[in-house]
Amino acid sequence: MLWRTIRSMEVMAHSSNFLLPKLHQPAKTPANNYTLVVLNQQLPRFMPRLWAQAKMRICADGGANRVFDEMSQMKNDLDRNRYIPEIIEGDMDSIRPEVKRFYSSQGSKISDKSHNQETTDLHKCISSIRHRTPDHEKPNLCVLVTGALGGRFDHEAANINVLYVFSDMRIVLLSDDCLIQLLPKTHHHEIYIESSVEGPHCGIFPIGAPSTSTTTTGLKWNLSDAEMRFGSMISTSNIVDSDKVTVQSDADLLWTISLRNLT
Ligand SMILES: Nc1ncnc2c1ncn2[C@@H]1O[C@H](COP(=O)(O)OP(=O)(O)OP(=O)(O)O)[C@@H](O)[C@H]1O
Ligand SMILES: Cc1ncc(C[n+]2csc(CCO)c2C)c(N)n1
Repeated sequence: MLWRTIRSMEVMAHSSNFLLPKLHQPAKTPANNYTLVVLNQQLPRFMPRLWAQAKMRICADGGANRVFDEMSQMKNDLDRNRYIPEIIEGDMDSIRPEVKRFYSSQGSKISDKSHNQETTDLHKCISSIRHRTPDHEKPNLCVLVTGALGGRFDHEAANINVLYVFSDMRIVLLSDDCLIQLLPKTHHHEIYIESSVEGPHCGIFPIGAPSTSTTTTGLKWNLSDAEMRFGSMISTSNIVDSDKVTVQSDADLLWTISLRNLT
């Protein structure tokens, strides 16, 4: 169950069960309904698991080099043919020519947007996913983005901005250490904690517009009708204290939680 209505505000449920081994995943949840976007940073430890269970895989420009160079080594399987992204999207200024040739020959669709220098490769990927997804599938589609955090700060800021630009989509930015997602103010939120793969450290705060009222349950330091903004109080180094965290706010918030040492 992903959606429910409480006092005229819909409840949006969240879970990181896509990080669980397949055996432990419940059927018919976002765990097995996600598109994977691979950015141009070292692949995370848990990449083989995400790759295997994704409905579709898109490499953002130089992300294709990472799959080419790192994926078969991670799997101890030198056969690159097993890891073919369905799409490679972007301005194509980072993908190496031999990588482009290889994936093209293996059937990947190469979507060359080199004429567009106004948006990032991640933005182009999300835009393309949105166009490809039929309306009735949109509410439950989840997009997992690897390599989104750590590295160059302008890239990180652009990646976080994509959460706001596409605030009606479920997008999760991932690194080896943590995940970030947007909790839109249009909903109440229930976050189901998968304690075998995530936590206990977490943070919740607005970027951009401040919040005059945020209320949470399930945290060690809960907020009660609290004001949060940069330059004043934001909730960082918090700890999850329950299997379920609830959040209500008058502003869009970022939710971030640490990831355990997964493989
Ligand atoms: N160091 C990094 N930190 C965070 N995200 C990154 C980093 N490097 C790349 N990315 C992400 O991967 C995507 C593809 O990377 P790529 O290197 O192909 O981009 P690019 O357009 O060549 O970037 P630029 O020209 O600014 O270096 C970027 O749009 C960005 O989202
Ligand atoms: C105000 C402004 N700042 C920076 C860029 C440059 N830029 C932003 S996204 C992108 C593509 C990267 O793959 C490039 C080159 C711009 N166009 N407009």
